[in-house]
Amino acid sequence: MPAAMISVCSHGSCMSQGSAALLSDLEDLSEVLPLKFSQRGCLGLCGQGPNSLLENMPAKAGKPGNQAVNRLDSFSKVLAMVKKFLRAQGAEFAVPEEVLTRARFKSDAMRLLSKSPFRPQHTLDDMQGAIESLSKALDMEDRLIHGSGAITTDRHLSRSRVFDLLLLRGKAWGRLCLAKLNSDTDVEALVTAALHDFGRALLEKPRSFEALVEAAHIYAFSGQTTRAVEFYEKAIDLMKTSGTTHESARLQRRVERLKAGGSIEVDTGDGSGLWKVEEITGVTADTCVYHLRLGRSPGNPHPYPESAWHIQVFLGSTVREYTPISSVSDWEDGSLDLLVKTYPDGTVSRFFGTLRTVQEARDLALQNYAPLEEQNCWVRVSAPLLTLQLPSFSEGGKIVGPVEDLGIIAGGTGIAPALQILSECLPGKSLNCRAVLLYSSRSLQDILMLDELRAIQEASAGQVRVVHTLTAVKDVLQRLQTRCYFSGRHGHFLEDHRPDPPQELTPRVT
Ligand SMILES: Cc1cc2nc3c(=O)[nH]c(=O)nc-3n(C[C@H](O)[C@H](O)[C@H](O)COP(=O)(O)OP(=O)(O)OC[C@H]3O[C@@H](n4cnc5c(N)ncnc54)[C@H](O)[C@@H]3O)c2cc1C
Repeated sequence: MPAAMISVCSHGSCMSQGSAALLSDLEDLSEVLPLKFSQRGCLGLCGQGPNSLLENMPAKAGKPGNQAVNRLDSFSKVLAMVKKFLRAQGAEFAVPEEVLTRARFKSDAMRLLSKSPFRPQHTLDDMQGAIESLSKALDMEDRLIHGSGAITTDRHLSRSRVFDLLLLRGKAWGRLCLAKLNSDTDVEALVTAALHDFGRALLEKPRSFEALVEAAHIYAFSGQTTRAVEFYEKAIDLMKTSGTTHESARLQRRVERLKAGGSIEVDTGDGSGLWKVEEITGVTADTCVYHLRLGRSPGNPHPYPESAWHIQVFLGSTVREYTPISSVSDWEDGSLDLLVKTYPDGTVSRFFGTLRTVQEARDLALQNYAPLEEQNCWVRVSAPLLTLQLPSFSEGGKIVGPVEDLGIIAGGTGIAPALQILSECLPGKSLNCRAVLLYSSRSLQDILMLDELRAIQEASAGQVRVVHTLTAVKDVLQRLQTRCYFSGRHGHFLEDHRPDPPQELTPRVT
């Protein structure tokens, strides 16, 4: 029969909720108790973590079974779980008080350090609590190393614990100085304290790239670029020899940026480069407007002020086109709004779904030390590109306009180019013509940019008409009630809503 044991979820969500502290408790308790534990993958209870599974627990009748235990977010809950585990096996929970205190000092601090999300005042309190706990833990370890404690520990193990505790306390000092970065407080003393702990940790383990990287973060945040680069480069060398290539490539990019002077906001003049996500507005379940901003206006004027235009978005070597729903003058002011539908299996649109606003990213930067430049709040776009020449259409290189009547058929996010063109149909704008838009959506909830369409209609003095169809609304009465008379049969639209034919030209439907 397989032995009973405690397996701890070490997956992303549980890790961020404190499963490292839970593992630390089990490790400390297993020194004096008959505990078997291991790490495991996701238990499917994300959001209720840290989670663990008591595996092969003896049952009074029947087969041994597994029992999930969740929300193990405090030392006392871990003790309760351990007692339950031991009781089921007829074992006794007998732990010297000093072992409990030693375990608690460390894991309490780890729990405070893993708390998210970052909020300055909470962080100040949490980090002060963590530093207090870790200082007591370090004093205790010192006593144990010098043989004046009740616990007899392996001297080597205790030195390794000193390293862990110093690393944790250095991180807590670091967090504290990040939390105070925007206040008037002098952070210099906090920077010194953090660097002192990382320095001591490196004396314990000179080849620890984790300690080197943590120290480098603090140097970088406190503006000591040369020292930061030196520490990052040492860490990168050590990572390369240990095969941690992914992380070393990320740090290498950071080093290059530090050497280049910092910011990644590039104004190439034509608006191509990285734009930051200022805001994200949800429109439907799978579609959002991403409000992008450039630090300042692009140097050049917009190349296609009177035409339909789009930009390309680059994700690695993948390129996709998007039509801004914001105007040419917005672009010239350094502002670009993209309406993007996320396909769960789409390459670029799924990347949009993972974006953060710059404010969220700033909070994250304070929480995870990675500077804003490395947060997921940037979109690399091209300069504007021509989609369609306005105000006249050309055929075989010959201009066949001006346009008098325009029919547009759009579905889903295809409303983006339709909006651009319709806004040019308004009196006084470049097209200034009659226009009818057939806009096909699945259901009422899926109609995008309804307010904007209504605003255009209102401003057009009858020149622009918008007709909606709902393809997933089957019930005729409901369709009538919602004033949608077509069910995806666009032929009807062409018959009933064909724009009035111009005097001399063949009507053109795009
Ligand atoms: C001029 C222009 C303007 C545009 N404007 C917008 C806009 O404003 N807003 C907007 O949301 N989109 C717009 N698009 C569409 C946009 O460029 C992308 O095509 C869209 O976001 C999907 O890209 P993706 O990388 O997420 O998906 P992709 O990875 O390209 O996949 C899209 C879908 O196709 C499927 N697929 C991919 N490859 C295959 C294959 N080999 N066989 C079968 N199925 C496959 C995927 O599973 C997925 O469902 C525009 C396109 C153009 C050309």
